[in-house]
Amino acid sequence: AAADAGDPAQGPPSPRSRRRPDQPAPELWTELTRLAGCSESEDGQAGGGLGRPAEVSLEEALVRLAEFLSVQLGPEESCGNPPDLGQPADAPPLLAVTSQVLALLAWIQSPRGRQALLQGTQLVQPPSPYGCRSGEEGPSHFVPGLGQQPLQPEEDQRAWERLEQLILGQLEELKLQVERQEEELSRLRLGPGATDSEKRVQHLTLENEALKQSLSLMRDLLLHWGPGPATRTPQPTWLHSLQEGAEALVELQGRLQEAQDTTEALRVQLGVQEVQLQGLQGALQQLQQDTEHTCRQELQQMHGQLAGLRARMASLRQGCGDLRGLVSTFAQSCQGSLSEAQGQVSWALEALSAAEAGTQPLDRQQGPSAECPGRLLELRGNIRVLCRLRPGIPSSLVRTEPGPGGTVTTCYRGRQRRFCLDWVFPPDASQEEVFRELEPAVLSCLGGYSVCIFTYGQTGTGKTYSMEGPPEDPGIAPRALQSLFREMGAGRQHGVTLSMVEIYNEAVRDLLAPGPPERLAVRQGPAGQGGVQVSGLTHWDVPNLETLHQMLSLGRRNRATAATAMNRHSSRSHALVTLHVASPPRAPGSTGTLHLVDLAGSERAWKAGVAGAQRGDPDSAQRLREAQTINRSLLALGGVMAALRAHRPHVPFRDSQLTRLLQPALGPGTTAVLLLQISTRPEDLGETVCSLKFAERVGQVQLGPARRRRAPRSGTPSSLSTDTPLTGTPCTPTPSPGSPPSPSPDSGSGVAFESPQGPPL
Ligand SMILES: Nc1ncnc2c1ncn2[C@@H]1O[C@H](COP(=O)(O)OP(=O)(O)OP(=O)(O)O)[C@@H](O)[C@H]1O
Repeated sequence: AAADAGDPAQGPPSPRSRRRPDQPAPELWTELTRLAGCSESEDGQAGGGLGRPAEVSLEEALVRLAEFLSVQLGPEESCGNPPDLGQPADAPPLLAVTSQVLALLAWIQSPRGRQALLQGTQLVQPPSPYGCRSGEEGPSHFVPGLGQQPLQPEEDQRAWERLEQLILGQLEELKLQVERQEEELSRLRLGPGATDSEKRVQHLTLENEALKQSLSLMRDLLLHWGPGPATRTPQPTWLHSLQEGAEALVELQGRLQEAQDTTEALRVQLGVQEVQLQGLQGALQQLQQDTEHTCRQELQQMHGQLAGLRARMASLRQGCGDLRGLVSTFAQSCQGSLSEAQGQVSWALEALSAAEAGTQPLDRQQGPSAECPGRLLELRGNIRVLCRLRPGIPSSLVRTEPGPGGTVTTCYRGRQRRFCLDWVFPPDASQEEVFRELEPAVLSCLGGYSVCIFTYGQTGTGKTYSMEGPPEDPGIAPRALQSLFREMGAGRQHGVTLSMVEIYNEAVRDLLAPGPPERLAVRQGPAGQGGVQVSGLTHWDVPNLETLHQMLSLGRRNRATAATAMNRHSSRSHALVTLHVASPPRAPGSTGTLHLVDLAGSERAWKAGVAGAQRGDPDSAQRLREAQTINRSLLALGGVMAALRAHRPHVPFRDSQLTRLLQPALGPGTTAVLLLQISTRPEDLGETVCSLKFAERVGQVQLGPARRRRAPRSGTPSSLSTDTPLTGTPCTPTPSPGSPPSPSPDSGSGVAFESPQGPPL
């Protein structure tokens, strides 16, 4: 304002030099103060304390004030409604000042006003700036001569003074009001949160200025380009609408913010729920996998149980069939026994009557037959397991309950195991006691049964001792032959044939062959006939017991033995003695078979001298090879027993020469007795347990009901089979006592005999 005022030639300020709406209020107040100072210093003193002379004329000052007020109040307030100067207390001071200044400005700018100013004291009534104020409505004190007669100079002078005082008072009041506002603003600035409040005030001020500028611009545009004053929207309505719009915008922004906050919160919640969902899905998958695994395992277990039940059912069916057969056999036996008893009674009556009549008694062979042991065997079961303990130092690791149905309890590796057997012989049991239990089975061959007695056990446990025994205390074989011959009687008419082989290193050798033992070929018998054929095997007719003993001694001498670490006279081979007993021609034709098998002992390789074999000792290497072969054949025997026990359709008899030759002795309808020899020595405990396990498995084998072997009606003396035709040529050599048996003429031409289930060894 000072710069503008310093250039008197400049005239009224152009719109370009106007103050900007965003000019700070303190500067405006400075200008206003300066103007007020100009008005007060009519005597030409400097205003506003700046020390400069007031060079601004009253007209210029009023114009600037009008501009200032126009900016501060807006056009509508400055010129829309002229203030009522008659009620200055009710109207805002700024408006009152504005109204009067504008009216004065309009009068001054008019030609009459200029003329009056030039004349100094001549006052002309100024026109109403709005042209609507009548003389009655207008303030009489402001323009005294308006619409009336010209006023007197004194009156004009008073009116001017009054007007001047009024304007100055109102300016003073305005100044005070602005000062109060400044104080309030300062207070706000110094108060708590002043910074925020100041920022807020500045922000609001700027906003207000911007809004006013926008409003002014809009108004100008409407004035220039709008339809005209008649259609112009009143500015307060614009401002009001703008404020409403701003409020609505703020409200909408608030809602938008709330919605965004809510969306963010929901997004966070969604993230948490997604994490929880993933965890639950993982747990669900784990649960599904566990359940599936468990179900699969249970299904497998159930499949296993089902298979076990099926096998058990098949076994029960088989057992049921066997039982039916047994019952049927028992009924037949009872019937046979009854008829036999009837025959015996009638024979006894006949004999009695003949004795009374003085005639010769009947032949002994016509008397009661020795079939009772066979029937007893049928009732007992066709496979039995007996156990005999070798004498030695008693051990707490092997405890026994001897006698029928006895048990052996072992304590091996901290585990106790109890084995149930048909009979347990204590270490001090005699040969006589052992044979007494076997005698019924031995004698049953006289009734046409096939009986097999074999000893099994670890090497050195007494198998050969039990089977053969020393001359002063004979074992099972000599006693069996003696018992048989005693049973047959002195005038026997049974045909007794003997053969004896050994299996040494899987080679079958004839122990009764006239020359050196040769390896014999073993072949499968003709299809449908079963059994095997042993080419070149000699069979010897045995006329009496003495010859039989000589032949047994001969065969025993021919058997391979050797001294081992475990046994000084260890049998290195399996020995099989086969006795065929054909019934006398006058009795019902039947042929019994007795197999006496002395198995080689199972042994651990290291005990048999494996260390020596490693050192290169040929004998030790031979013993090691023998031991390996023996163990392999015994293993094959275990496989055969397992297959028989499980009723498998295929029984691996061909796995070894031993099982091939034992096939007839272990076929259906045969009777078998296993004599298990065990040791009580602690160092033998492992093999003792193995032997007992094997015996336990054998005890579970079912060979079916024992059957008698009937000889064919048109059979020859050597037709030992009753079920299948024989092959080969019979031989009936009779070795002279004290001399080695001479081979039969046909023995070299592939003589082979075949029992109902295989070769009569
Ligand atoms: N009950 C017994 N009474 C007396 N001596 C016995 C008895 N059992 C075995 N012996 C003795 O034990 C030793 C070995 O016996 P034996 O030769 O019969 O054993 P093994 O089982 O046949 O051995 P391997 O399998 O090696 O032929 C022999 O000297 C034998 O006299």
